[in-house]
Amino acid sequence: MAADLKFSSQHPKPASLSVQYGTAGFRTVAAHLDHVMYRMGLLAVLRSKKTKSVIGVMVTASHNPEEDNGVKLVDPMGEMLAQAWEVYATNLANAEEQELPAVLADIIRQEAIEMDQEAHVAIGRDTRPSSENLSCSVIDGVIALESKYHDYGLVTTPQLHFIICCRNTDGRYGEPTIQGYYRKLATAFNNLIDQAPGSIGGCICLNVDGANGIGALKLKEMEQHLKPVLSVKLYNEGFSGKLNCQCGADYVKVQQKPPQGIDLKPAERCCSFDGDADRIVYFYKENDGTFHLLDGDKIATLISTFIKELLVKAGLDLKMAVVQTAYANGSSTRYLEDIMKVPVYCAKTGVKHLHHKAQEFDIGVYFEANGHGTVLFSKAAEEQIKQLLGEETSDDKRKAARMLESTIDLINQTVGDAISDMLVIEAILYLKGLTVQKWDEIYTDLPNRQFKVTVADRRVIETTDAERRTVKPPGLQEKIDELVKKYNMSRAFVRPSGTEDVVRVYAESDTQENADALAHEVSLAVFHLAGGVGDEPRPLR
Ligand SMILES: CC(=O)N[C@H]1[C@@H](OP(=O)(O)O)O[C@H](CO)[C@@H](O)[C@@H]1O
Ligand SMILES: [Mg+2]
Repeated sequence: MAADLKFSSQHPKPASLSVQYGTAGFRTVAAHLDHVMYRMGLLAVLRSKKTKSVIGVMVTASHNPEEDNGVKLVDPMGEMLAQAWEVYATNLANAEEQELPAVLADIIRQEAIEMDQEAHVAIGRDTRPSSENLSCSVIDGVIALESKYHDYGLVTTPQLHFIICCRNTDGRYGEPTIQGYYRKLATAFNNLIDQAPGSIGGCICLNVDGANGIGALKLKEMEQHLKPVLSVKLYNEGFSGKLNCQCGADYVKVQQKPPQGIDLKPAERCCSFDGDADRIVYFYKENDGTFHLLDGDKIATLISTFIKELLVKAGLDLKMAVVQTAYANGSSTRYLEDIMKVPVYCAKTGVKHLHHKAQEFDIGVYFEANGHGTVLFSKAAEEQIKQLLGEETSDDKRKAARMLESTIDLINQTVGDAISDMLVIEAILYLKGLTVQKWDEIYTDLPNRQFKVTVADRRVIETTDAERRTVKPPGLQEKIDELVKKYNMSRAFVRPSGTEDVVRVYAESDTQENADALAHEVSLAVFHLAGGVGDEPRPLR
């Protein structure tokens, strides 16, 4: 097939460059990605023919530095690309140019793709300077296989996921446009706010750190659709600052400090988006300047508490669960299980793992500690809620069902979405009359620390039990167990990163000093037992 692939020679692969479709697609310096983009255009066409659906291609490197870029494919219901296809993506990206037709033919044969089937590809991009050209390369790939495409231009990652889902469900999920996204979410938000008790009034003031990226742009567009009760002050809008530089959700979470460019006053509520607006974290500072972070775990707790209360009020017996990763703070897990009596599951790091687990429940709330997450409602759950609205029932039950209905509409169920999550959180705080401090007090985080250790080959570490224990190299888990025993209320684990060439170390304990010391001791164990390179890890203090 296609012995002379159109445009292929215009998108040459740099010699000896090898890339891998990782946790979040391909991600590396933008200058190395042109051929990958073209080839992902080709792959999106094949995936579209195979699934007989519109497939998305998003050009972004999320929270990475501005110089990087990346690409991820979006499957028919707005989910991440099926894992079985990741290997095709990697093979295509790494093929030498003359091998390309054969690699394509191989995928077509293995997947029994009917090449006369029509294909549609939807393309979106973030605000990086390199994104426009790279998205043109994706388009070249789509055209090379004579397929249709729609370029949605500048969009947040979750907006593209939303559009894909709308297009493949004939508009049942919403109108497949950016305006359709604004209208659906804004209507739901405004309806929820209208349910507030009469005693609640006033204005919601929120400072938003846009990470100098696409989220700032899109939130501004959306504002006119929202009730004026929400007053947003945007910082790091991208006019002068660099994308993700000293700002954004990842910076705030990892550094545990406020972003630059925001004038943080005590007790004021703030949130940070990441570079493609699929993650969000909240924060504030006390009068004495102490910084408080409300991460994905706090968000999951707030949202699941709210939904659970509504289910009780509506008299609905639906099975709700929360899905976290090993990075979830131990206090959050304890609070959810012991106080809220909500079952909690631990999935491997990476949204696709959490998403799949969450699909097993009537209502599955999933969040990574770093602020990426959403809520999934099963068809049965949505139907039961709708049915209740059609029945003769008490006013209280009807009101709860109506609020659940609006909550479902406000949540972007396809993927974590900073704008949607922000509106859900703001509506809940408003309806419950909660300040950010009160929300923060629901439970107290255990002090924790994350370190990175560089080793010669991070694949020597193999894990089990949702990455909470290592099975290789020999002796490492025994050493970690021994170290953990030395500290009160402590926990530690290590795993090879899926996006960086490092081993990540996580530790939590009763005090910050102990968390830091434990993380350091575990880092040393990794360094000595898993082939550390460079200098030995040094203690923080
Ligand atoms: C500890 C941590 O935050 N890990 C992140 C990071 O994965 P690693 O495999 O840990 O590099 O990037 C992933 C993609 O963005 C995200 O899903 C995940 O939560
Ligand atoms: Mg992101």
